[in-house]
Formats: sequence, C-alpha cells, structure tokens
Amino acid sequence: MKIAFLDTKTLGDVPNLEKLQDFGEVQYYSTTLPSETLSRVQDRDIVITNKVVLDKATLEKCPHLKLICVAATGMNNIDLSAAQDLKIQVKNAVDYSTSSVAQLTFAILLQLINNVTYFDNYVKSGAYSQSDIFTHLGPSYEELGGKQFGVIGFGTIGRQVARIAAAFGARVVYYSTSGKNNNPDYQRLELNEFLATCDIISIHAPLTYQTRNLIAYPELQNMKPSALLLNVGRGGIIEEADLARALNENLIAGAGLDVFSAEPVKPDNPLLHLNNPAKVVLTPHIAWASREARLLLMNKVIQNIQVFLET
Ligand SMILES: NC(=O)C1=CN([C@@H]2O[C@H](COP(=O)(O)OP(=O)(O)OC[C@H]3O[C@@H](n4cnc5c(N)ncnc54)[C@H](O)[C@@H]3O)[C@@H](O)[C@H]2O)C=CC1
Ligand SMILES: O=C(O)C(=O)CO
Repeated sequence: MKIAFLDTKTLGDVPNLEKLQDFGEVQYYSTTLPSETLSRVQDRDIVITNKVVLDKATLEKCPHLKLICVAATGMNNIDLSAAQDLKIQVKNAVDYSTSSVAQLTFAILLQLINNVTYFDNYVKSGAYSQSDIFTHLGPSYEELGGKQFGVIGFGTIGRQVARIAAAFGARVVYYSTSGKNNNPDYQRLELNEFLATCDIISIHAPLTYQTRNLIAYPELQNMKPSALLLNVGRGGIIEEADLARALNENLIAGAGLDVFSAEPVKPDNPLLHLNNPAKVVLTPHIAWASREARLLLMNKVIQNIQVFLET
C-alpha cells in the first residue's frame, strides 16, 4: 500500500506515527499547501489528512485512492459525496477527543462567566494587597446552576457537555434537526424557542450544508441580551460578521469560540476587532488537543486502516 499523511505537524509529537509503516510505504508531510495536494495524493492508495482539503477535482484525479482517513472527527474538509461516487471510503476518528472538547468548552464558558484572568491579575498586580477588605467585589458573576443550557449538535460531544452542564445544576435542552425527541433525558426545543429561552448556547454540530451559517443576525436577534454563545464545533456554523455586529450592538452578552470560518483566523476577522474585546474568549482550535486525545487519535487512525485492510 502506498500511503501519504498530508499534515503530520497538526498532531504534534505523537509517538505512534511510525506504526503506519506496518501497512506499507508511507510519505509523511509536515504540512501540505493546496497547490501541493494533488501531486502528493495522485498515486496513493490511502491518504491521511487532518485538515488538508480533498475536493472533487482532486479526488477525480486519484485513480488508486481507496481510503481517506481523516485524523479528526469533523470531515468537512472532504467532499464526501464525490468520494462516495468514486467509491473511495472515508473514515473519521470517532470519540477520540470527547473529554478534551467538553473540558475546553467549560474552560471558555467559565472564563466568560467568572473572569478568572481579571481576578488573577488583580492579585498578581498587587492591587489585592492594598485592599482594606478580604475580598474584591469586581465584575459580578452569576451561577451556571439554574440557567438554561442549550446544545446544538446533540451527539457524542454534545451529550458529554450536557452531562457536565447538568452537574453544574443547569437545565439542559437541545436543538436537533432530526425532528424527533431522541433523548428522553433532556428536552428538545424548536429553534425559535431554543434561541429565545437559552441562557447559554453551545454548538457541537458538524459543518454541513444544513448547519452552515445556522446562527446569523436573525437568530442572534432572537437570543436573550444576557445570553452567551459558544462554538466548539466548526466556525462556518456561525456567520462571524453577524456575531461581531450582535456583540457590538449588545444583542447578546458574550461569545466563546474555539473555531473560525478560516483557520488560522484572518487578522481582519471582525471578531478580533470588537468595540469591547472582553466580550469574547477566543482559542485557536485547541479543544481536541489534550495529550490523551492526540494519542487516542493516532490509535483510531491506525485501527481504521487495519479494519479497512481486513475487510
Ligand atoms: N474544536 C475541536 O477541537 C473539535 C471539534 N469537533 C467538532 O464537533 C463535531 C461533533 O463531534 P461529535 O459530537 O463527536 O460528532 P457526532 O456525529 O457524534 O455528533 C454530531 C451531532 O450533531 C447533530 N447534527 C447534525 N446536523 C445538525 C443540525 N443541522 N442541527 C443540529 N444538530 C445537528 C447530529 O445529529 C449529531 O447528533 C465534529 O463534527 C467537529 O466538527 C470535534 C472534535 C474536536
Ligand atoms: O477532530 C476534529 O474534528 C477537530 O476539529 C480537531 O482536528
């Protein structure tokens, strides 16, 4: 088997990369530019990619390609319908980063609510030492308990986030396009009611033609002025210019984003130029990347290739 791994740098220093050599001749590329993709995949039987885009035009020129292993859960960088037409199997890494993503979701949310960096700075700057009382009633904060916590994308990650939110005492609801209440533990709401009643909305859906720009200005107008919006799914699910406008107009209180429509985020992204930058907490698509998750991810990639070769 001829194998190419197009963007090994995205995984960092995982120790089990060389295990791929058990399956054949492997070309490892640290990164791959769009202009380099075709020449690197054209003669390959198996291609591994984390975020390199494999579009229809490229796939059509790869007569040997039998398997694309996505070294991630989200597969929006692959033209899945072209792959299906061309009988190329596509396998993603399921459930490798659920704990890691859920953990970062709450790290972002708690920073938005509790503003730990403000209080940390208050102590380290010496301001606390000058205080005449034992505490500092700076920016006030509310409790997650009793709040309505809404999840969009009620799958593996969304459900783990729901469990943690419930442990904080939040009332969890979810929005699903399936039209069925397929989780008796939590209430499913229609989108309008969901948007209008949630205090926190956390997005964990894949990017598809259905979810692209799911949250734009009209949806943001429908949310509570006190609401917080989190996106740890994919950037394209929120119309970013509309979110920036909504934050500047105080339509919602804040947002926490791990993902952007273009990554790395473009310097002119309006979310980097808000009137009040403190209204957002932004992280560089890092939710998946705990040490444990990155190890598990490579094991899942290896397992996917094994299963493919055995069937
Ligand atoms: N920020 C990060 O580092 C990471 C982000 N992700 C993103 O999270 C996504 C979800 O991951 P998992 O929970 O493991 O996948 P999953 O497939 O278990 O769950 C996705 C859920 O979204 C639902 N969904 C699909 N279309 C929808 C729509 N139009 N409206 C509402 N719900 C919809 C599905 O029914 C499913 O329940 C991935 O596709 C990926 O884009 C995943 C891992 C890491
Ligand atoms: O696994 C995913 O979908 C991620 O976003 C991390 O690459």
